[in-house]
Amino acid sequence: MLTGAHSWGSPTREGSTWDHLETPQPHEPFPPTKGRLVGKPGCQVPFISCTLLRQGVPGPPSPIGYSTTASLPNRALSGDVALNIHRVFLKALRSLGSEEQIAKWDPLCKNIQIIATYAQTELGHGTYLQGLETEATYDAATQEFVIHSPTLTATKWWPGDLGRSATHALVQAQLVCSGARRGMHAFIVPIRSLRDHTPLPGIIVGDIGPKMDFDQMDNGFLRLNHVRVPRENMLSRFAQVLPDGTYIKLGTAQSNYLPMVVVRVELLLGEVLPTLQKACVIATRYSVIRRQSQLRPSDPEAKVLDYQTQQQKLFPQLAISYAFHFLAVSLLEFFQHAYTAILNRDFSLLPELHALSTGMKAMMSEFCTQGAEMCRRACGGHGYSKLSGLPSLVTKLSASCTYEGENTVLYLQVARFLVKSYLQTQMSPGSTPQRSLPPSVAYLATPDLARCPAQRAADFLCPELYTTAWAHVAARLIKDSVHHLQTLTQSGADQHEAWNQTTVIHLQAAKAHCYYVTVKGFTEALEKLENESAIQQVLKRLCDLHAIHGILTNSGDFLHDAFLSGAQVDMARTAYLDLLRLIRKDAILLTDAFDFTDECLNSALGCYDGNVYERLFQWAQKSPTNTQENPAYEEYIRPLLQSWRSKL
Ligand SMILES: CCCCCCCCCCCCC/C=C/C(=O)SCCNC(=O)CCNC(=O)[C@H](O)C(C)(C)COP(=O)(O)OP(=O)(O)OC[C@H]1O[C@@H](n2cnc3c(N)ncnc32)[C@H](O)[C@@H]1OP(=O)(O)O
Ligand SMILES: Cc1cc2nc3c(=O)[nH]c(=O)nc-3n(C[C@H](O)[C@H](O)[C@H](O)COP(=O)(O)OP(=O)(O)OC[C@H]3O[C@@H](n4cnc5c(N)ncnc54)[C@H](O)[C@@H]3O)c2cc1C
Repeated sequence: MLTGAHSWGSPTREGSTWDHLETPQPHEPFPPTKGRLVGKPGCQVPFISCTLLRQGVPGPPSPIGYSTTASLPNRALSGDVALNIHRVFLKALRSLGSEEQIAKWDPLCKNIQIIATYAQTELGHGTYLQGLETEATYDAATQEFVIHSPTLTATKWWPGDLGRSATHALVQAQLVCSGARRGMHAFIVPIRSLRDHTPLPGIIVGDIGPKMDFDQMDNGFLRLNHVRVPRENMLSRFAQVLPDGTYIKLGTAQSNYLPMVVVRVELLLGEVLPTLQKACVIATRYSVIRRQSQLRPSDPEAKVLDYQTQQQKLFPQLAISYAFHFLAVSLLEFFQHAYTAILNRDFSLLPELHALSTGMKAMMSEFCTQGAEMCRRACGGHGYSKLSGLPSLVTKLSASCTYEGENTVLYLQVARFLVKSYLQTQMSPGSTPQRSLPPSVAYLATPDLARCPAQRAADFLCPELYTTAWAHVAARLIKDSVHHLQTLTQSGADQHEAWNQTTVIHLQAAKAHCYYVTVKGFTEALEKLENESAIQQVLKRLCDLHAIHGILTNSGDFLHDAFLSGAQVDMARTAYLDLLRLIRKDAILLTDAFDFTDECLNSALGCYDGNVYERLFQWAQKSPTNTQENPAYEEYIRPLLQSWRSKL
């Protein structure tokens, strides 16, 4: 059992032990924020900053716009989207703008002299960027671009802050110059007056209406009717239009997609992962407070976290949130290196960065959404109350499966990269050195085990064994997807139809590859920890659980070619169930380690002092329904009761 002082935001306690929740403390009621169940300014997006990780794991480099607990963020990084204005715009400006353009527009944003949004998606197209219809036609006579929405479906639709707030938009449009269409390029377009905030001439703008969540964000629509902007307003790091209309290409066909890569990486760290971590904290804390039924008839009611099935619900979510944390750290390091090169027009690392960022965005948003929903369900009825803070986390996370690239589409981008990498190993079988493959797919060139060597349950607690198992399954599924694709093309199907007819198989391979990447990332992070230290032992249990949970959940893929036998799957399950028991002892410490303040969690179930029932009851009193006269009584209830009484 581990103990450790917690650098806990509020209240700070020294020397508290992991069981601080087992004996609830007296507390002051914590009134809910007005109508919001997400963190207010100052809600830190934490790295795991408790003693658990102060030893050994290198602190992550601070990425663009991401702040660790070491420095108070100048805005809420999780949840309060109102303070996230410009974020996507600034990533795009810094990725696509020339130094001069960045020097001009960046300070205007930072000083809130303008409010800028990123307007790419249209009513008719979000995924298929080549299908975007907004046009930017260069007029050499005036050295201006004419930005126009030619059709209804060309209407920009969804950009955040566009509905009522933004004064400028970075409009992604199909560039037309020197008589040729040049693909998607970025243009800064003023859309509202800086004097009185009214829409400028040629601009029709408004809010797209109610959404599943993010009610506080004004996602908007924008139609442009031949709006003119100066030549200098086309972001020109990777392409230029000269005064006479000559087009100078400085990047690749996908250079202007770079902002999406940047935001996907930053989003994983800043928004998606902490949201699952919060759900884990709330559900785990509640599960040691909530007592329900008995383990033995003579016992007092048991803490629900002592039920194996409750551990089975929560601990895989906890384990994957740690796996994603360590993966995000390593992805970030790779991102910083690749991004610097790309800004200097060295695109050699972009394909792997694109594959990693799309795969991790898709997997993390998918698993975090599923995980937060599992945490909500694990809290029974109170988990369905908005006062738990959980429903809001779930509905916000579910949006992340769509924005910044719809997950299926992104997984298929990974699949495309895997097919190309596999074919590279087949061009000269046996002689493709590992080093010539991108590191994330090096396993495609390593000798493959035909059978798992595990002889007993404990063998599944070996990182090398389960990492190899995952590499085997991913490689097999990738090979299988290529085989099916080639069988169709060789039978006469055209390549696009063959691709479409095998996308389900490609999707499965891409997901297995992504899971392998998370397992490998976690084991590599463990190797950096002081060996056999208490912290390493605790985190290794989570790593083991993450890897084995994936094996058991996808056991068919491991049994398919007899890589695992049925008996070995039983061994894996034995190891897994024992891990649940062992992790139970450290569960509170592992969730405290995320270091969220009560304010950030904003949950009656997840507060540090564990006084759940008092908070639920007190917070409920503050519900508007209880603080206003009942409008229904006079108009409906009283007449109804009177009519019934008159009949008695
Ligand atoms: C969790 C919540 C908590 C609280 C939250 C609080 C705040 C959050 C608020 C919300 C903020 C959200 C903001 C959202 C913003 C947006 O959504 S912006 C819009 C995002 N839109 C997209 O992502 C569009 C997705 N579509 C695409 O990227 C492309 O259309 C495509 C699917 C990739 C296809 O592109 P296409 O040009 O048709 O290319 P292909 O033929 O598929 O591939 C050609 C080659 O190009 C390579 N490639 C593709 N994309 C990229 C890229 N981005 N970077 C580099 N390379 C790329 C591709 O791999 C191919 O390469 P080869 O195989 O070598 O040919
Ligand atoms: C909360 C929120 C905030 C947003 N903020 C912004 C913003 O600030 N700026 C902005 O520009 N956009 C924004 N968006 C828009 C978002 O980027 C798009 O909705 C997203 O890219 C998905 O595109 P789509 O809506 O066209 O979905 P579609 O692509 O139409 O998806 C519909 C279905 O079609 C499938 N599909 C599509 N193409 C393929 C394919 N090639 N192969 C297989 N299946 C396919 C998808 O998998 C999906 O199941 C936001 C969206 C949301 C929900």
